[in-house]
Amino acid sequence: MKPEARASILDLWRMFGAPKAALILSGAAGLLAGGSSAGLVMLVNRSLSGGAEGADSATPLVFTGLCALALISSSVSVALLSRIAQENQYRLRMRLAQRILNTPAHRLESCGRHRLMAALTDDVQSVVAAQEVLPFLFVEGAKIVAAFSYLAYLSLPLLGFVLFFVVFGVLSYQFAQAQAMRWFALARETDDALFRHLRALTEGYKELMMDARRRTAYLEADLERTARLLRNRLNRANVIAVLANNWSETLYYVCIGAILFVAARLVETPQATLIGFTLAILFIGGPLSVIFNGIPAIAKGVVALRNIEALRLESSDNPLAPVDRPVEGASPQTLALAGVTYRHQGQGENGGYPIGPFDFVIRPGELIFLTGGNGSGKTTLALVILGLYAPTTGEVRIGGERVTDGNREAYRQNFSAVLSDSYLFDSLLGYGEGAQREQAEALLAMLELDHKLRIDGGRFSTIDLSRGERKRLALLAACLSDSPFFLFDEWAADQDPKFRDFFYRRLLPDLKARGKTVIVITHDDRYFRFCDRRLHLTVGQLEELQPHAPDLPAAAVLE
Ligand SMILES: Nc1ncnc2c1ncn2[C@@H]1O[C@H](COP(=O)(O)OP(=O)(O)OP(=O)(O)O)[C@@H](O)[C@H]1O
Repeated sequence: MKPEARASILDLWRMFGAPKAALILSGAAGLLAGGSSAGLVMLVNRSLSGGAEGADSATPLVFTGLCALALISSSVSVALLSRIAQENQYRLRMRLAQRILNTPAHRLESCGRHRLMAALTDDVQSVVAAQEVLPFLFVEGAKIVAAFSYLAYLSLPLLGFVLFFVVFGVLSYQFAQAQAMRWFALARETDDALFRHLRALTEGYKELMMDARRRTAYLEADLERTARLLRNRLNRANVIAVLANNWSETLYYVCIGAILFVAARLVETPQATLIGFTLAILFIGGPLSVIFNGIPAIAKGVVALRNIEALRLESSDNPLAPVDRPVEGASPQTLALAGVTYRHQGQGENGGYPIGPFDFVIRPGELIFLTGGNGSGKTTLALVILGLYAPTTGEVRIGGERVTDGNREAYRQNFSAVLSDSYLFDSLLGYGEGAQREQAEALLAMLELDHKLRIDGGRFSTIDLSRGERKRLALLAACLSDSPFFLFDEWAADQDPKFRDFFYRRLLPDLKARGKTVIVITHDDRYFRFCDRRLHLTVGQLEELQPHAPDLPAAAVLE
């Protein structure tokens, strides 16, 4: 995946999310600051080389004016830039979030959560840090151009001498910087692995606390090894970058020495010109070090941008046409799968099997139970039905209309689902007002959660609940959207007998009575008889069984 990533410094500029006008204003203020500092140098040079006569009565006034101008314009430039940086970070993060939500679920799964988190945190920061440096490159570059023009005005032969050092310096610096960039890229790869281990730490701390042997192995073999590798790679990258900077700084002083002690002897040069040259070159030192210090940040930014590219996220500029959920209470339509198969990435090569082909029709208002052993493909089929996975072959049709990449987002809005690994938000997110708020209160009581939490301003007062209670809260959130289709993936697995009974005997019949189509993934064979139809999966192949039929003969289970 990585070789496709080809982002460059130009992309850093293009990706600037903040208004370009503010950036240009900041650049202009920076140029004014640079111009005033260059003016100050010229004034100092004129005063030094002309003695007392070099300065007329207006000179102190002009000097003070230039000082004030330099102070004000550089302050304006920096203040604007810091605002722009914050705005940029905010916009980049929002755009990245939009891109993630526009990207098909299977592609996000293959990226891994740790890489997405690293992109949203580290990479965004690196990109913004690099973008902050960009305007300085122009401003400081302009100062250098102004100083070189001044040098050309003072002496062309000496300028040739300086240019030789500049070309040599830039080439050697470029070489060292390329090495540093290589190590920054390797360090960034290790960063992804570190995020994965840190996730294991935050999510698996209980398992690690319970078993000292496992904990030691995790700390030593996983976390410490990766953290050490990251430290070493970053050290190497930083040392090379610093050496490159020091080298360029040394060359700079060598250049001044060469002019004073070599060139001045080879080329006849008046004292005033030599002073002017030295002052101008000393002046260039400031902008040069800003540029050289900024280059590692740009290198890191480009690496971060390449990382984001490597995730192959969809564009944020081209979100699928914004769609609303169907009108409240819309009735379900016929759902048909024809020749549908689904293959997970790497399936076949790494073992496992694609599921399907599936050919079946679900009629409006049916209560379907999807059953089958572990790993038989129930959740995968459910994700295809929900439109989160696009079929590898075959087609899904709703109300006779084919589901395509263009309308899949609209199709998904027909479903409310509680998945087995569903995420519980701490608020009702768009369902906390009016009738839905009242409905939420009623459901809270019905699910016997009202003594555990309240809903204030559309937000749950707590979600620190037991697993079964969290699932009940997820069910509440799903029921609020009043979609035509409902899908529950092993919802009752975490429930006590009372709520399991409530689910199969009350909630599902209620949804059916309201005309909803309901698909339930379940292992609860005691309740199989409550469905209209039972679709059973065995190793990715589907057959329709009688609701009452047992799964497998007991003897077969024992075998
Ligand atoms: N994200 C994934 N990437 C690659 N393969 C996967 C992925 N998710 C599932 N699989 C493969 O697909 C097979 C079917 O998985 P699925 O989750 O659909 O089974 P299931 O019937 O829902 O199982 P269970 O009853 O245990 O929940 C698994 O055995 C696994 O090999």
